[in-house]
This record gives sequence, C-alpha cells and structure tokens, in this order.
Amino acid sequence: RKPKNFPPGPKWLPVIGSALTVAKKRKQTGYLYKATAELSKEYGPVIGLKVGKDLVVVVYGQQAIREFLSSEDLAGRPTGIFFEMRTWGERRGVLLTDTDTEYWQEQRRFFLRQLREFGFGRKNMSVMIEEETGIMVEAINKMINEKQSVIINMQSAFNIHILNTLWMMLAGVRYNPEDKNMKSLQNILGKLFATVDMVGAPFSQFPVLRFIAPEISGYKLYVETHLQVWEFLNEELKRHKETVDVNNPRDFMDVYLKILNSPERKTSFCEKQLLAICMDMFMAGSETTSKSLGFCFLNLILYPDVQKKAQEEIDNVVGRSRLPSLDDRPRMPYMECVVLEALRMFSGRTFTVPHRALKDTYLNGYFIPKDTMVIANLHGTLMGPDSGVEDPEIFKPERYLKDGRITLTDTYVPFGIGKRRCLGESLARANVFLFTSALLQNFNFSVPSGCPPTRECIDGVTPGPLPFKALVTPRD
Ligand code: HEM
Repeated sequence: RKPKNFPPGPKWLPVIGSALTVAKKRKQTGYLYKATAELSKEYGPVIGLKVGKDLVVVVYGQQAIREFLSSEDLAGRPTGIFFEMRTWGERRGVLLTDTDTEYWQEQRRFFLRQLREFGFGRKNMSVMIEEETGIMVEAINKMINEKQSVIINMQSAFNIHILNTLWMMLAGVRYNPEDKNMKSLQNILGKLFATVDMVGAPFSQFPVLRFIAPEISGYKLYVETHLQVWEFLNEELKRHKETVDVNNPRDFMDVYLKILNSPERKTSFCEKQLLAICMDMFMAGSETTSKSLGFCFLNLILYPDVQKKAQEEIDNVVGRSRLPSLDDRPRMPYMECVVLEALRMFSGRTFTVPHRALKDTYLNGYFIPKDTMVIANLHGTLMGPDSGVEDPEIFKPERYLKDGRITLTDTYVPFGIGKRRCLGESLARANVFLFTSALLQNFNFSVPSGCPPTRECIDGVTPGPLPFKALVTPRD
C-alpha cells in the first residue's frame, strides 16, 4: 500500500507498480529525462513511483532538487540491486566491499584529500592531462599528415584519452590506443554502460527476472561485465603489490597500499575496498567526461562563432608555441564558459546517482519512508521550465558572463551538491578545459559536407550525442 502523504505519481499496478507508465512515457518522448519532465507536469516537482517492489522517488523541480541534494537524511547509498550484486560477488570471493553509507563517507574523504593534495602520485593532475592532450593533438596531426584535413568520429574521439587520464591517476598506466588491453577495457566498459540503466533495466524493474530469465533480462551480462572489470583491476593491484615503494607512491593504488600497511589504518580500508573505489571511478568518470566532450564539440561545430571566439582567447593568452595549461584558466573566462555550457548540455540530460533515505523523512512536504530510493533528473535544474535558463537548448557561453566575470546561479549544479556530490569534479573540469582548448588551439572543427550532425541523443541514464563526424583542419 502507498504510504500516507507519499509523493503523487502514476497508479501502482499489482507486481509491476508504475514501471509501465514510465516505460510508456519514455517510448512516447524518446528519452528517460523527457519522460520525467512529462510526469512532473502531471504530478509536480517530486514524483512517487513503485518499481517492482521498491519505492522510488524522482525529483525534477529546481527547488526540490536543491532540497533533496542538501538533505543528510537522503544521502545514503542504495541497497537493492547494487547491494545484491556485491553480495553475490562476495559469495564467489570476488566482489563486495561494505560500501554502505558510513564506510563510503570515510573512503570519499580519503579519495578527495589525495586528489587535492597530490593529484595522486608523482606527477600532478595538470601535467598528466597536458601530456595526454599533447598525445591527442599529435595523433590528429598524424592522421592529417600530408592531407588538408581529416574527418573524425567526434562522439567517441575522447574515450581512450579520458580512460588514460583516469587510469594514470589510479594506477600510473597509460595505454596506446592500439594496445590490446586498452581495447579490451574499452570494450568491457562500453558493454557495462549499455547494460546499466538504473531505472530502466528490466532486471531492476522486475527483480524476479534475475533468477528466472538471467540472460534475457540483461542481469547475466551486467554481472559478467562487472566481473571482467574487476579482474582487470585485480591484475593491476597484484602488479602494484609486487613493485610498491610506500615512501615513493606512484599513483592512487600505491597511496592506498601505504595506508593498508600503516598502523593508523581505519576499519573501512581493505584491498577489496580499493578495487571498489577504482571500479566506481571508472564507472562514474569515463563516460561522463567523454560524453561532455562529445556535447562540447557537437556544439562547437554547430556554433562556429563560439569556436572562433574561444580560439581568439586561446591565441591571446596561450599563443601557439606551447599547449594550454591549467595555470592559464583564470585568464580564459570565455573558454571556462564554453566548459560550463558543455557540462550543462551533458548533465542537463542526466540523472544523479541513486540515493537512499537513511530514515523516515520529508521532501518538499511529502513523506519519504526509510530505504526509499531517491534520484534527481538534473534536466529540471539545468534546462527545465523553472531553471531560470533562457533558451536552454542553445549553446551560449556568454550567459555566464556579467561584466566580463563568470557569475553562476544556485541552479547551476552539474556535479550535484551536498554529501554525495561528484568526487571527480576537479578532474572532469580540468579534462574538459584542457582537451577542448588544446584541440581548438591547433585545429578548426566544422560540419563535413553531406554529414550534418543531429541534435538527437542516445537515451539512457547518462545520454550522449548520437555518432557525428567533424571535418578537422589544421589552423594556419
Ligand atoms: C563531466 C564529467 C562529470 C559529471 C558531469 C559528473 C556528475 C556527477 C553527478 C551529477 C553525480 C551525482 C551527485 C549526486 O547524486 O548527488 C556524480 C557522482 C559521482 N561522480 Fe561524477 N561527474 C563527472 C565526472 C566524474 C569523474 C571524472 C569521476 C572520478 C574520477 C567522478 C566520480 C564520481 C563518483 C565516485 C560519484 C558518486 C559519489 C557518491 O556516490 O557519493 N565523476 N557525478
């Protein structure tokens, strides 16, 4: 039965709850984020659903999103499918860490401190990304070679380089794009993303399917691909344990191994936890950044004036004799705004991670029982009718500039806020800024004749642009 004063939403049918209504709306509108927007028109900023046996609340209104993300009562880690996944793995001796809320907060703090203080290991974050941008520029130059230009698939152009920046920080390894390990990792992650659709995957809507139809429901593939990533990480951990010098940590794995060997080690620290963090970083950090860059370049070819203005700024501040660095950032407000707009285009179509109510509580005046899963659709605050953003579908970096200074409002939360906010924000911003400015410094990007890009996206919990090509020409 529906709890008293639970947020309003579509009718709950026996067994399937409201899953069918969401699926129908999704089919009609083509997108999960648009389905939420439609439901919100009918039911208001906070929508109550029942998916299979679980209570799920989706938050869409701008103010309600802020209230949700600021609430400590709603900052728990989900149990349900994710928890079961880990328990399932534990039984086979591979997965599980107790990443429930309290442990997670301890691990979060540790990760953030390491990121802030060292950028991990010997090379700091900026230098490492700058090197990777140089490698990408070089690779494009090679493709162009003697020709005048080259046509590139832009939506996937960044995947390998972004994976490299993540993997360099975590394990100090960078792969050649042609490397077979890198290709296999990319392949596995791609499959994993195709199967993860927290609100949409059939097995998360109907838990029983996991047991009676593991193949068709996608559960088997989900678990198998998860395990493949796990094994990939475990191999690297083995190598690290053999070669670590705790007084000279090379990367995050070494820093973590140092803690494991120290007497002050807290109970939440263990090897499995380390692997779980690396897994979370891959899951949360690779597709998100690559897709934001995809949206960025899609819009740069659709808005050549924006591209030209950014290039003028790069030429003035950096020139052509060296690559842009993070130290240039304060003197490049227009490029910063290009990044802000790219992040809005990505996060404005995406959802937060699922949160869990740690106790009975209230949101926007509605009752949220303990253990309800709560998730926000950031479209509401970045692009929706009460977001305060004018012409939200238009890529307009100037919107953040007031008298030459960057001014952001409370509604601009592409990384979330509060206790569960994104852990990789500084890395993601640095990646988008450095890759975009290095490429614009060296090349012009335009629509190839006969291949106009579409603005339509691939639907999912983190949508990305549909495949599109750019004509890339060296700048004089
Ligand atoms: C442009 C790129 C990115 C965007 C737009 C983005 C955005 C977000 C958002 C909206 C959340 C959910 C916040 C919430 O539910 O309250 C999140 C969570 C998270 N992000 Fe990011 N993210 C990006 C890149 C990264 C990177 C590069 C990393 C890792 C290095 C990362 C690690 C995480 C983690 C671990 C969480 C979960 C935090 C938790 O469960 O407490 N993200 N991110």
